Amino acid sequence: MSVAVVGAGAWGTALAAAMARNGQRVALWGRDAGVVGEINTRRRNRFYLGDADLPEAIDATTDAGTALADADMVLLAVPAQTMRAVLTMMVPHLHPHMLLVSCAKGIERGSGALMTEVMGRTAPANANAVLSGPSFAADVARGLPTAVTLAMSDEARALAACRALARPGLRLYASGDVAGVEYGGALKNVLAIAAGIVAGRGLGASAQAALTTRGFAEMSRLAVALGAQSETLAGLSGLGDLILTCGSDQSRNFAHGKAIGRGEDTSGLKLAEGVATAGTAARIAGDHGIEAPIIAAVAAIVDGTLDVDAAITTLLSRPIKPETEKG
Ligand SMILES: NC(=O)C1=CN([C@@H]2O[C@H](COP(=O)(O)OP(=O)(O)OC[C@H]3O[C@@H](n4cnc5c(N)ncnc54)[C@H](O)[C@@H]3O)[C@@H](O)[C@H]2O)C=CC1
Ligand SMILES: O=C(CO)COP(=O)(O)O
Repeated sequence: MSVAVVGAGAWGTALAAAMARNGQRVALWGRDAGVVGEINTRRRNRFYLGDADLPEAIDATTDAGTALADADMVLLAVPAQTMRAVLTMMVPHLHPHMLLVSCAKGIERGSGALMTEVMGRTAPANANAVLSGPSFAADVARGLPTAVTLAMSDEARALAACRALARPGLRLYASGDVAGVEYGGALKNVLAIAAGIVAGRGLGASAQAALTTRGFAEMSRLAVALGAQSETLAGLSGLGDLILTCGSDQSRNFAHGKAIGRGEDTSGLKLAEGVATAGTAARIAGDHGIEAPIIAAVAAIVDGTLDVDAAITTLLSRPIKPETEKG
């Protein structure tokens, strides 16, 4: 199985490194000639991954045709809001046998589409999958171990894809619950912003644990209403990634929330996918009559229509109700 990676940012480069560490050649497409040149010559991607050493077997290129020429699997690791545009650019170079794997975590603004839906509409001749789970790019790039989930509606095919992509430090579990894996990955980013706000405001470790737990209830409730299985949300792409990102400064979404909580300017910060997903997730929850107060609060805060203290007061003064209530 020949693997190509699209997106030479933190995650795409880390995935290419994981795939190429055994000496297997991996093509990596990036739009920035400087980044591509640095990967090929210095075996580094300093802007995104600092001093992590990258394997010799990565062949980075800015040419989509070259990157995809021999690919059986294409891992798409670009921001969710650019997935449609990037894939549209790739379509002339795709062949029907290629499996497209979204490695992005987000919901498309406006359309509310999941990445697999964007892929299905943009490249309908190709089968697609989603890969998601607790996996900081910096860890994966260094070969530190983790486990993630790969979902396809055809679970037997997902299992075959997992076997093809698994590496000693990267364990993959197969799932047939595409929506569950996608919503887990996308919604945890919004909740990590909320957890970061709690940390930045200095509300304490107890508040952070309470927020994360209620966030998990909220993410599960919404995803299940949208067709996901609750077991999936309790898995790597839901709870697993929520635990990782709601408690670590390494998370850009958490760091973004922390800056908001401290009243700092967020404009120069790295990509935080939850910013773009929050509003759409809140709207989808509203459309389905699902209570999602934390997601709604994050959406309003990042939109600038609610200040942090008012959000905290509102969340803490919600009516008392049974913990396991569904609504
Ligand atoms: N960084 C991480 O630890 C992980 C990230 N992800 C997900 O992977 C996705 C990508 O994230 P990162 O690689 O971390 O982001 P990043 O900001 O490090 O890199 C994004 C890459 O996409 C490229 N890009 C941005 N806009 C583009 C456009 N319009 N056309 C073509 N290329 C474009 C950038 O040049 C850059 O190479 C996100 O959805 C993120 O949630 C998933 C797991 C881990
Ligand atoms: O998704 C991630 C780890 O699994 C990365 O999280 P951040 O995008 O918040 O850095």
